[in-house]
Amino acid sequence: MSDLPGVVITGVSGRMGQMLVREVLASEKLRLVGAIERTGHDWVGKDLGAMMGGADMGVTVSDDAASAFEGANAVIDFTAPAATIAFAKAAAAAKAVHVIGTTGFSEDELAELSKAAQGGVQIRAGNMSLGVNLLTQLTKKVAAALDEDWDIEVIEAHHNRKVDAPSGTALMLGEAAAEGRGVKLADVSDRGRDGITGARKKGDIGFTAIRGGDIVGEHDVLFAAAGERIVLRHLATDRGIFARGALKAALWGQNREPGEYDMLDVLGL
Ligand SMILES: NC(=O)c1ccc[n+]([C@@H]2O[C@H](COP(=O)([O-])OP(=O)(O)OC[C@H]3O[C@@H](n4cnc5c(N)ncnc54)[C@H](O)[C@@H]3O)[C@@H](O)[C@H]2O)c1
Ligand SMILES: O=C(O)C1=N[C@H](C(=O)O)CCC1
Repeated sequence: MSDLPGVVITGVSGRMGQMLVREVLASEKLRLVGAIERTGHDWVGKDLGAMMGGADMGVTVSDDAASAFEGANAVIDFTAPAATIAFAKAAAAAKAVHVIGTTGFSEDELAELSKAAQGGVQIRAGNMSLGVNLLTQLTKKVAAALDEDWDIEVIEAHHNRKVDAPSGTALMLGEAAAEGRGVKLADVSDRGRDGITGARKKGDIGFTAIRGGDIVGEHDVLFAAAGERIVLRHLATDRGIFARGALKAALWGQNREPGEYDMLDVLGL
């Protein structure tokens, strides 16, 4: 039992944090060795089990990431961009695989993550589910087969607590469509239409974000031409799919060379 790779989960009180705790406890391949929350959070200093409404687990929630990561084999991190950058440096220093589910990074923040990955194994994906990662490959293929007479739109829907848009998944799908077309997403991305926008520019890839209720995550890639449409769709109904993908990544990353990896590497897609 104690030979199993030890995992620290950051943001343990969050929607994904609690789901990850449950999945690690149910896993026969990983064990939970630490739990991190932000300084000042109610859960810090308390037993994780009690905070999750059950019996004590013997894992105290901490706000000291550097100490918690020491001796751990992996850190699974679904928090917020600034927190993830700090965790990336601490995980690399501790030689722990850093699995990053956090979304909403700026270009500068992504550059900071790349720097940290020079010293450690980092696996990052805006969506850790098998279905979405497979959908990126299908999107790339369809985009490569169709010309610019087919307008590409990525439409996503999430719960009303989500803070970033477009979603990390929408950006993955947009990147895949752009790659299939042989263009750079930054050159063709069309976000946040409002007012007199003018007609749609041929070749653009558009993004629309819906926020409401408790939607776990829904993504359509729409290919629209004169007289016909193709829609590629992924519907998530259970956050367990993201958590189980993250656990798979934590195991896959053991004994890899330092560097940046994604779920296509983990899943062999
Ligand atoms: N890649 C994927 O498959 C995937 C799936 C779901 C969510 N996400 C992303 O994961 C992130 C979290 O989503 P969520 O719905 O769980 O959000 P959430 O708000 O429920 O949870 C985030 C948690 O992180 C904690 N946190 C913030 N800053 C911290 C810090 N400095 N130190 C420690 N903890 C800190 C918060 O206190 C909170 O508990 C978002 O970026 C979301 O888009 C990714
Ligand atoms: O709930 C969220 O937040 C999600 N974030 C990821 C994204 O931004 O695509 C994955 C789906 C759920």
